[in-house]
Amino acid sequence: MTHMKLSRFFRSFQYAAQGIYAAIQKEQNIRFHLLAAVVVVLSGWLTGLSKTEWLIVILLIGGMLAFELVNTAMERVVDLASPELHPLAKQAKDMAAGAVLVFAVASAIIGLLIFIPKWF
Ligand SMILES: Nc1ncnc2c1ncn2[C@@H]1O[C@H](COP(=O)(O)OP(=O)(O)OP(=O)(O)O)[C@@H](O)[C@H]1O
Repeated sequence: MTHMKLSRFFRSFQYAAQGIYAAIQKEQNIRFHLLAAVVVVLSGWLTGLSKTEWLIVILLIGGMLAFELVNTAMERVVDLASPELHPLAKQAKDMAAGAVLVFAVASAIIGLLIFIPKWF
């Protein structure tokens, strides 16, 4: 990789980090998901998970945080494109929120399926 390409790669990385930082600062939902992630990782550590179970848990935590970031980005774009109330703006925001909810429910079910047999 040439010097130019490498610095562009690191700049993109920096922009992504800025996006994550802004989301954490401004969105309570993201902070809640981060807290939930810490609780799940600590529980997994105390409970003792297999390698495969950790892979699933990490995938679900990463997917959840990524989904929440995409949802936040969608909200920003909708607010920018449609500051006034519009039925399509509502649909876009509500569908993105629905996507987060679907993944959260699936993650919670999978999490319970992994943890509950180990606790009882
Ligand atoms: N521009 C818009 N046009 C129509 N409906 C909207 C618009 N913006 C938000 N809504 C709807 O209003 C409800 C609340 O939206 P949301 O949770 O995004 O809060 P908000 O009004 O944008 O405030 P905040 O920025 O504090 O989250 C949702 O059903 C959402 O779809």
